[in-house]
Amino acid sequence: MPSTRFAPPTEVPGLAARRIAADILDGVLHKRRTLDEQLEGPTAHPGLKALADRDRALMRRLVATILRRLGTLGHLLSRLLDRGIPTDAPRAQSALLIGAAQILWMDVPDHAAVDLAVRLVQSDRRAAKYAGLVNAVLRRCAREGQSLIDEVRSESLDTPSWLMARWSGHYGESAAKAIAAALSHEPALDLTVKANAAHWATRLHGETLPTGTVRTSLQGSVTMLPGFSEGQWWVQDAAAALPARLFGDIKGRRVIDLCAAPGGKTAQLAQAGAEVTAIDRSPNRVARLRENLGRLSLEARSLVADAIEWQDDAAGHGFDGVLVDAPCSATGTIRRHPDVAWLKQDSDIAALTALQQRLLNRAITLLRPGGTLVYCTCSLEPEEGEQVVAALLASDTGIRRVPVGVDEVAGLADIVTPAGDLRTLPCHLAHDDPTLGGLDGFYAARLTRS
Ligand SMILES: C[S@@+](CC[C@H](N)C(=O)[O-])C[C@H]1O[C@@H](n2cnc3c(N)ncnc32)[C@H](O)[C@@H]1O
Repeated sequence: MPSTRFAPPTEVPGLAARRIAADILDGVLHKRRTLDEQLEGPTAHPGLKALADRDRALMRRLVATILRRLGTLGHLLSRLLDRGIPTDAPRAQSALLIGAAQILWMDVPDHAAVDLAVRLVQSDRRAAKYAGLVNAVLRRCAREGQSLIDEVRSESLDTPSWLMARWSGHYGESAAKAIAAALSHEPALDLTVKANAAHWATRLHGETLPTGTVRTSLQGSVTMLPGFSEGQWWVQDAAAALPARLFGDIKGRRVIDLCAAPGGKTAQLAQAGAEVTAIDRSPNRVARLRENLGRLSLEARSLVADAIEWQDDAAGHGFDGVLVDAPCSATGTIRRHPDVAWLKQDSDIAALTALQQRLLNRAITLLRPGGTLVYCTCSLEPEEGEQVVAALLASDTGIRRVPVGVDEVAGLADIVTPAGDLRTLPCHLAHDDPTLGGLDGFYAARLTRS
């Protein structure tokens, strides 16, 4: 009989979620892998399948909280560790971050947060020697952590300085601080509903925003929420829902969505009754678009293609509407994707601008005279938005801006620029409860061709 002494111990509840959180955190911080690629699709962490929905939601929240408060956590740990964070054992670093984030901001008892962090380092060959240190530092964090972080200005610590400098330059110092403050909260869940927003707001314990989006603070897996499997709504930030509305009444019109996947805006166009062609160059993402449209019982012709090179008979006559939701630095989505703040760098922006210009130039060639073109990005950087459109308007006299009226965006005057473009900031749509306020940062311009 084998000795039971050598049987693997049953894992302590909650440890798997912390271990996966540590792996994913290491993926972002040391391997430059995005949260999305580690959480979804074929490259997702293999351990996720075995996690219960509740543990998966906790793990996702834990990683997001750490990335949101990374600067503050770094400052705090440097105050609590005489010799700094151990550099020879990445798992010791992630265990400290995971323990401290739970103690400070999550609904986890301090003793459980400390115990699980200690177990995390004990199970790693290189980090095991730091078990005593992790235990002592986290116990001290439970006693003194809050007062140590009260001494610092968290929002500037938690936003990389190159982004703070950009936002101060573009929007002014106080707006930059308000943006950074808005990024420190887990945002609410925003849904675009096919119909009957008031009904879904009630069923999902949320509210209907002036723009029609249903906003709820319900947490956990969206697939379990009422209306998901019936295809009555899709997840879409309230700001992301605005650009497709700028086409106005498009029932029966031919519209092409050039950067379509995973299909949030394609779904809006199809739901509005347009005859939609949806193109994206990523096969995996087009597969998701098809899955999403299928669940929603909406129809669009979808294609995997590079929009710049795509040729088709349908293109010859020109489309009534062209949407370019261009790939971008995504700095407007840091509320929902806090890894973006640490993965992107200043030099990425210039590289993306060239692609955005090419996509916009291509889009113009697909537009029939008098048709409507909407160009948008989820970036806060004017180089990817206002400046791309300004360059086009300066170089092509046949293109004209059709200014967005405040009445088209539910009277939200703050989000329309003097030139008549849409510009949302994470600090817009403020709410008494900060977790129910805010918008992703989006830019959109509406153009036409004579
Ligand atoms: C911001 S995302 C689009 C989000 C989408 N419109 C939605 O609302 O769900 C940008 C998309 O552009 C795609 N893309 C990038 N370059 C492209 C190109 N040259 N042709 C077609 N698609 C492209 C990417 O694969 C990515 O899916």
